[in-house]
Amino acid sequence: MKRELLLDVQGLSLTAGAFSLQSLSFQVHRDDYLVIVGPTGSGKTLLLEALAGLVAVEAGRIFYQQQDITAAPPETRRFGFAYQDSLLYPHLTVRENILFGAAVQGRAKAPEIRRRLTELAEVLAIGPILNRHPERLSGGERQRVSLARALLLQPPLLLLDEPLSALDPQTRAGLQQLLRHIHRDEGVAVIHVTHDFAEAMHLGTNMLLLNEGRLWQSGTPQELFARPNSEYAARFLRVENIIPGSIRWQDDQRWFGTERSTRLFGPLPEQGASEWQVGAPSFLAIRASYIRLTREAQTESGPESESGPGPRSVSASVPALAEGQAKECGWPATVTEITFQGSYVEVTCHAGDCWLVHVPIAHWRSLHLQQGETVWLACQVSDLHVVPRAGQETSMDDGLD
Ligand SMILES: Nc1ncnc2c1ncn2[C@@H]1O[C@H](COP(=O)(O)OP(=O)(O)OP(=O)(O)O)[C@@H](O)[C@H]1O
Repeated sequence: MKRELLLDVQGLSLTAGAFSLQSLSFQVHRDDYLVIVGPTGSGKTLLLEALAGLVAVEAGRIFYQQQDITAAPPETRRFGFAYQDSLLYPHLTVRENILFGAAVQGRAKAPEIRRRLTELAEVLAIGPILNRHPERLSGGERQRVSLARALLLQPPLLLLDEPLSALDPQTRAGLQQLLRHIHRDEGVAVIHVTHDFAEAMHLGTNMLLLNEGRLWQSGTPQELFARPNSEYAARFLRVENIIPGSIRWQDDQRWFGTERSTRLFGPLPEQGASEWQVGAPSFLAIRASYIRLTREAQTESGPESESGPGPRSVSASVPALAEGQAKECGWPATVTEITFQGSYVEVTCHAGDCWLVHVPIAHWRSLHLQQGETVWLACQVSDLHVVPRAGQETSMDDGLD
C-alpha cells in the first residue's frame, strides 16, 4: 500500500540571531512518528516553530499534502503544538486554555468538543485542575494541559517539544502509551523533540539527529542506535565502546586494527564497506549490549598474512561455528570493574583497549565473576561498525539521557 506523504520539507533554511538552520530536507508520512534529537541549541525548537509557521523561513519549501504552506499563517496549518515550556495563557483557566483553539473557531461549546475535553481530562488526569489558573500548576501538570490543548482538535500532525520532560517516570510511561495510541489508532502523525533516548527508541519510527542547525543523520532509531554515521553521532548516541584504530586490508577483506592492542577485528561486514577507507584513522563503535561475555577462553586466530603472522586477530573463524549460526569474533580480556545498573551489570574489561560490556542480570547470576578474572568477549561480525575519526574530539557531556 502506498504511504500517504503528509509533510515534505525541502531545503529549509532560516536565521535566528547568530544561529541558522541550514538546508534541512526530510519527509513525514501519515504513519510516521518522527523523533528529533540533538544537543541543546542544535535548532530542534526552531525547526518545530518553522513547521508551525511561527518563525519565517528564508529559503526552502514546506509542503503539506502537496500544498505549499511555507508562508501560510500558523492558524491555517491545523497542526497541534505542545511547547516545551507549555506557554499557557496566564489569565485563562486550564479549561479555557485547552478550549482556546476551538473558541477561536467558534466551536468551544460544540458537543464533540466537550466530549473530547472530558476524554482528554480523564486520560491526562487533569479533571480536578480544569478550573485552576496556570500559575498554580506544577511543571508536570502544565505539560499535560499543553498536551490536551494540542490534542483537542484532533490535528492530523502533532508537533511536540519535549512534552514529557517534567513528568515523573510513572506518568511519563502512561503518556508515552497515550501518544502511541494517538499515533497508531487515531492515525495522527507526530514530530517529537526529545532528549530521552529510551523515549525516542520506544516511540519513534524515524529519527533525525540535528547538530548546529544541520541534519547530521536520519533513519530508524534502531539504525542510528546500531550504526551511527560519524564519531559525533556515536558519542552523542552514547555508544559505549569507541575504540581507536584504522581499517586494514588482509586476505582480500577489510579488518579493523586497533591502535593500542593491535588486534584485528573482522572481517568487517560488507554493509558500509564502501565508506571504510583502508588506512583511514577510524573508530570501532560497538554497543556494550552487543558484546557477549563468557568464562570459557577460546584460542585466537585470524587471517593468514603473506608476510608471516600479523597482529593478533579475532576473526569469524573463532570459535568454530555451527551451520547457520551468526558469525562471531572473540577475544580475551581481564575484568577490572563491576557496576550494578539494575536490569544489567556493566563490566569494564581490559584487553589492551578498554571495553564496556552490559551483561543481563539473568546471565550475570550464573557467571559468579570477580574482578581480575580473565573472560572471553565476543560479538557478531555483523555488529562490527566503523566510524571515521573526526579532526577533533567531541564532548560527550551533552548526549541523550
Ligand atoms: N528568536 C531568536 N533569536 C535569536 N536566537 C534564537 C532565537 N530562537 C532561538 N535562537 C537560538 O537558536 C539556537 C537554537 O535554538 P533552539 O531552541 O531551536 O535549540 P534546541 O535544539 O531546541 O535546544 P534545547 O534542546 O535546549 O531546547 C540557540 O542558540 C538559540 O539561542
